[in-house]
Amino acid sequence: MKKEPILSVKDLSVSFQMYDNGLEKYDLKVISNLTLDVRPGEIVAIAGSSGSGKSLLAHAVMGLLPENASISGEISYKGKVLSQKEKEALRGKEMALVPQSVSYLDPLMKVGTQVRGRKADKEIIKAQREIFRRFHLDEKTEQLYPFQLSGGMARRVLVSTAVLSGAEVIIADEPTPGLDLEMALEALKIFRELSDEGKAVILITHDIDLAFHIADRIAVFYAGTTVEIAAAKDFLEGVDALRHPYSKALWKALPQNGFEPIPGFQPYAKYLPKGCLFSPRCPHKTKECEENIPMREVRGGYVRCIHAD
Ligand SMILES: Nc1ncnc2c1ncn2[C@@H]1O[C@H](COP(=O)(O)OP(=O)(O)OP(=O)(O)O)[C@@H](O)[C@H]1O
Ligand code: NI
Repeated sequence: MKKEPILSVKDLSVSFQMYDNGLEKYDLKVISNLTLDVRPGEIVAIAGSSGSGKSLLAHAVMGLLPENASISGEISYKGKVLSQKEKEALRGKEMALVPQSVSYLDPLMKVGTQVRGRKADKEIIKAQREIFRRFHLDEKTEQLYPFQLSGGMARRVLVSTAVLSGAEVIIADEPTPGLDLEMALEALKIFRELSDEGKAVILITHDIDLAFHIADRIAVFYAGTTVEIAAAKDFLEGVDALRHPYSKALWKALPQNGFEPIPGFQPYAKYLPKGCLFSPRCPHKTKECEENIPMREVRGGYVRCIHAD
């Protein structure tokens, strides 16, 4: 039997209040109608180009959006819709983030204290040393301050922190850049072990090839929304198993699949097209694509395209 989602995002939209040159206020909608969930025991990878809203989704879930952001839709944890206060209360405890930027480390706190938390008992210290060992960080690392770490070390420290938090849901926002292949694979192996223990992992990555091999499901983001959510095996199988023209194009753009570039650009949030956000680049575009396009089920996956079959 399929488990219920532990985290579920429904119809999420995020806008920023911005000011034009003339100091005129306007709303910049950067995420629209985004829907996604993750179940215990599962890794869901989020793939999508730069600016497609991956980090903002992570920040919305963790209650980390800046002051000028407004948010609509629902983010639920264990079936309960979360308020901002509840997100803050769960953050770092039930839900942990591996942030995209290493600047999230506290510059004034030694690495060891930071990773273990202030009230570390013997168990936690043991677990921390074990994960440091796996990440080739020697014991001296505990005594260092963040500025004394290399980029790759800082990244491994951030992953260790999230893992040691014991959180039920981990969102890892690009956890592998700066890591050599061995360490990147170790990080992914650790995420797989966590999910096998029953935790839920959302893995945000540019490296879709990597995502295909480690994740159970893949969500493809485009211009601030989900265009396809499907089993990772469909992405391994190739274009015919996929549903959305953008997912198919991403697949064909991989080096091993011909390196075929996708013509055109992802639209900027201020100038989104009407209806299907991919339509200006889509070879199958028809008049109907200018309507609002909901996600729908096709061949066991979900797609936001009226032409998919
Ligand atoms: N504080 C902000 N104010 C205004 N716009 C913002 C703000 N933060 C992010 N954006 C915009 O929201 C969009 C999505 O940003 P986000 O950081 O989620 O992208 P991403 O998919 O994580 O990209 P990358 O792969 O480069 O990390 C971008 O167009 C970005 O410019
Ligand atoms: Ni990002």
